[in-house]
Amino acid sequence: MIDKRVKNAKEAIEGIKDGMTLMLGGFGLCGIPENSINALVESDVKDLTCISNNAGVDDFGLGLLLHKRQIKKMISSYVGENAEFERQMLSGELDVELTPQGTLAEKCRAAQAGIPAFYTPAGYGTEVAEGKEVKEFHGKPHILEHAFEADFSIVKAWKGDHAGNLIFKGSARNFNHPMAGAGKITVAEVEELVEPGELDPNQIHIPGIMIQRIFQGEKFEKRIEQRTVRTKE
Ligand SMILES: CC(=O)CC(=O)O
Repeated sequence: MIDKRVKNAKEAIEGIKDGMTLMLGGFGLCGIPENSINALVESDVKDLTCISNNAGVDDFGLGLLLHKRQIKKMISSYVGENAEFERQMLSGELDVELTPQGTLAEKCRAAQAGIPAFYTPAGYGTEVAEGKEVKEFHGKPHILEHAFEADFSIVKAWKGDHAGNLIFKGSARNFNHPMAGAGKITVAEVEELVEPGELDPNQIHIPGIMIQRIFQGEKFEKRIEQRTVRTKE
């Protein structure tokens, strides 16, 4: 049996270098690979392009990498709960590619499935469509979107085994599912790492073949999203 275990988050992110493109699972703060993100913060790697539904909040998740200016570009569908993100974007320090949420998910899933591109009506007639090929299907214009190309995918699961088989829990399945296997190397951080054979095969969401490295996270914070409600003064 192949053993994909690595000791910890530091070992799991080995090989991530300046300028690389990373996919990071999670939806808002739900199911983010927080131990791996903390290891990236400690590694000082910089000029990253991060593909993630969200950009964390100021003191948690990708917000920590933004704070240390380690991210050059964010490709996301949901941002705006992070004051430092807003500041960097408005000052031009951070490049941001806002992507419709379904398109973001499908660009991950296409990469996972080895599909190079697909057509979608989402974004037609907006700046999302600028420079993209348009084709009509059933009388409706669609734009051509390309699968993501990422160096690493980093996902978080509830349980995993030494072979990399994963089970997600509840809504923490979110973007973690389509990102698993979508990057050249996929790292899985899990809440509980078990022996092969312990997981019920009928419950496995991602087969081990999609995963190259797996480890049990040391600490998972229970957080409720910190929404910033802005009022006009
Ligand atoms: C985290 C999110 O992405 C939330 C939303 O889409 O409303």
